[in-house]
Amino acid sequence: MTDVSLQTAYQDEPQFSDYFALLKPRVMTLVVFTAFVGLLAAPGGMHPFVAFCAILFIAIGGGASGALNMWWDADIDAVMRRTAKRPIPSGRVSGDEALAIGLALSAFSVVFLGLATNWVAAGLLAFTIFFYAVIYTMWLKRATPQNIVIGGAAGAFPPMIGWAAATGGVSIESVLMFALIFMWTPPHFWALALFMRSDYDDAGVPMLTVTHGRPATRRHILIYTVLLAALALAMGVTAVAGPVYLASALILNALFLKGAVAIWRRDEAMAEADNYLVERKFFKLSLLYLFAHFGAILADQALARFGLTWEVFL
Ligand code: HEM
Ligand SMILES: CC(C)=CCC/C(C)=C/CC/C(C)=C/COP(=O)(O)OP(=O)(O)O
Repeated sequence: MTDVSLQTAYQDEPQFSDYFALLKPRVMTLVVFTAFVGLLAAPGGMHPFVAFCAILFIAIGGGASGALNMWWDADIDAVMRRTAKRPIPSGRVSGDEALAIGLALSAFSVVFLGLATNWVAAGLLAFTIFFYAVIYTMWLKRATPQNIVIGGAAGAFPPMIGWAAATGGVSIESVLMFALIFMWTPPHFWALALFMRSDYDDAGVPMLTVTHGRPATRRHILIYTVLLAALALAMGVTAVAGPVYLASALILNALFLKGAVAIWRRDEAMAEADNYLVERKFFKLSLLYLFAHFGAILADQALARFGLTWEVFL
């Protein structure tokens, strides 16, 4: 064996980090955080250890759904620049291994969440995994440009799972948190689809940029951002929110709307001239946007424990 082939053989050996990457850990940070907020915002106390276990099992379930997504999507991941180095297309982990890991962790996370908390939460987790892996990944993603609008529901369930883990049920507050993520997902993703340029064309995935073109995608980002801002601000006067939420929502939605208008006003020539700077910034802002809205809900819950609800300030 030459030095080069030795090096290649070494590089092809799967590392722990390859198996970890199957769980889409970076995306799951926000999923886990929103589940955590759902759990903490729910009424009634929960033993901190049980709460910790619930979040851990939700994180494992989310990761499992990521592994199932990577197993099914290995063919298109291999074609797209952004995803070509993932563990399966790069040959470091086999599809069969990813499938086995995804199925085993799915079953483990659902059963243990049920045992640690209740079966409503476990049922919601199972449904979310099913929705992401089967409804979104296996069906919608390759079938319709509405893939992420409908499929976005999968990513919106985690706060409802957290809430159900704490209460055993569903409520208007947890449905509002679901709605916030649901409306946020299209602008979050379409901004990325704009600056990923030809990736989805190459892979033949019917994203809005491919089927309806970039100007239509820019318009859609603006429309969804307006709807999202209306919802986010309306939530400011409900039981889930308080003064911190209201103040942050005003600032964040103004910034997000400004970004969406800027995207809508641009054409491809302008975007290419600055390498999609505005679209990239908007995508980054989308992550801060969701993180900060849920962080604000958490802050208001903490204040409410001291009797400081937003009515006190009026
Ligand atoms: C169908 C719905 C969604 C689609 C199609 C989508 C798509 C994407 C894509 C393609 C990326 C780039 C990821 C990468 O290359 O690793 C990304 C990044 C990200 N997404 Fe989403 N997303 C969706 C929903 C969500 C949801 C619901 C959350 C969390 C609540 C989320 C959180 C994130 C985060 C935190 C990142 C940044 C990861 C990093 O730092 O690299 N996404 N999203
Ligand atoms: C608790 C639980 C089960 C949570 C699941 C959360 C969930 C559905 C998150 C979706 C986030 C996501 C990365 C979508 C990516 O779309 P894609 O898969 O098309 O992106 P890709 O091109 O990067 O693979």
